[in-house]
Amino acid sequence: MSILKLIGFILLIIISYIAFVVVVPPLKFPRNIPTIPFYVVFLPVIFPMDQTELYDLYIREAMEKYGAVKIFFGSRWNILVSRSEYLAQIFKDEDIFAKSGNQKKIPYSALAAYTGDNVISAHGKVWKDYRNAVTNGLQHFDDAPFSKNAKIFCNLIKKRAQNGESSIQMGPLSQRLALDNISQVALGFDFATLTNDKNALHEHLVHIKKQIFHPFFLAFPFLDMLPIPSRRKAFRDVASFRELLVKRVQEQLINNYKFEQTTFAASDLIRAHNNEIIDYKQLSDNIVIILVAGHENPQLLFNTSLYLLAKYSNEWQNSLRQEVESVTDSKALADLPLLNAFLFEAVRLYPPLSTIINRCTSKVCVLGADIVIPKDVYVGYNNFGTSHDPKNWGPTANDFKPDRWGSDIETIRKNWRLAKNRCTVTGFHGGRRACLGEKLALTEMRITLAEMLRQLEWTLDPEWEEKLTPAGPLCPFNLKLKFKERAPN
Ligand code: HEM
Repeated sequence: MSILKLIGFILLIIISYIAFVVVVPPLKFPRNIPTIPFYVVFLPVIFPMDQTELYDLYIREAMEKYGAVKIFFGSRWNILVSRSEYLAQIFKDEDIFAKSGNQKKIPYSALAAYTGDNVISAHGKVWKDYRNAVTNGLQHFDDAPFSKNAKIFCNLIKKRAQNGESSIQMGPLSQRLALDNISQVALGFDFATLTNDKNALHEHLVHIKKQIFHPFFLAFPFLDMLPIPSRRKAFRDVASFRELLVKRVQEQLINNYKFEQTTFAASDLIRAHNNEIIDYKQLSDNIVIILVAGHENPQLLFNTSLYLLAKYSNEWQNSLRQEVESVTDSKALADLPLLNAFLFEAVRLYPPLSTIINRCTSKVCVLGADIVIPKDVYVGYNNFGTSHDPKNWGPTANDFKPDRWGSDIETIRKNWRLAKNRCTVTGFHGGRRACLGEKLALTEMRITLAEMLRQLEWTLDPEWEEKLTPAGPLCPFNLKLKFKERAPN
């Protein structure tokens, strides 16, 4: 056999192997749930469709009938679940469906280098140590920075409108707000991006996010193992950003003479490090994840809320404005029925983290009555599917209807708790691994939206194409709004 024929033969075997691995799920996967065609996940890269359209066209029918499907994502086959009973089982059987985040799933990737081993993705004793360190600071916090930043944010919008900017792209601006909020409330320092738009740390963050969330490398993370110069640079940039951030947090907190009395989540992490409960890498990983989860998720919900208030401005923007007009105290805002029902409905309709695949089976197990899942299979949840399933939410599951939560605050709160306990809304996850930042994020939303409603009116820019993000976190895609200043009362 000539050398060319030999190379051709080897190439053929490699290509057939890859095709076999990508095109069909492993034979050991359960046969009694449907398979979503492998190409579905690549469609948004080729066609201008958003992830809710993709869900409706290719996933919804199978998902609603079976409650779980096999899906190709992140270079591997996974099982994706949306039925509430199955989710409740997964949340409960923590040791069987063990958390296994990017640091285990794709340890060689730039994404894993960015977020490391942290309180969201860790499992077992390490997770408990992280959770013990951050819980107090994320549950009990001073919300004054939210009010201060909301005012600065409204002024920025007014200034832009006065300078003739008739339509404002919300993504970059809301990112700055969310970064300042979480850094001041949980990390004990001021990112200061609202007051300084040429901020070095912020520019660094924007730059590394572009590299980490590059759609091609997200779809094929194994490429990060190759000596591609741009990817090597991405790793270097991630390392220097992490170092800068942790130094900034440490300096700020340690230079603060009251450090021992501060109760920021970051101070507790530093104390855990000083007491040798966590090492320096674990300290850095968790400071980074507080910054990442703490700004990205609220930013998504905030953009979704602005979008819904613009879309339903006559009904919802006006009635929420009336409700918050004379209420500034954050505790009183937490008791307003319309504002809270609106936020719960926004989380239900567009859960910011629409799909999460970060659990791996630690042994052979049975999901529900008869879905046998082998060991070492990645299992994820489709939060969007759960909250759009008519079995959970009736024929209006797809509609924006905040009044479904009730009309008085006690009923609204009770229904929210029930929805989380029954896993019919999983936007903040559930069980022992429920989001630790829910209270913080909802407080941030209430304070910021109330301030905006008092100072501004807004509508969708008619030239903005109404679409949600094509993949990844869910929110309106490149949202553009038109603002009008309200006359002071
Ligand atoms: C609208 C805003 C938010 C949403 C929708 C949200 C959603 C979620 C979800 C779905 C999970 C589970 C993730 C998984 O299974 O991998 C989670 C976990 C978590 N979230 Fe949030 N989150 C939000 C805001 C925040 C904020 C502001 C923080 C503050 C840093 C935060 C901190 C955490 C932590 C620490 C966990 C891990 C809990 C554990 O596993 O023990 N989240 N969140």
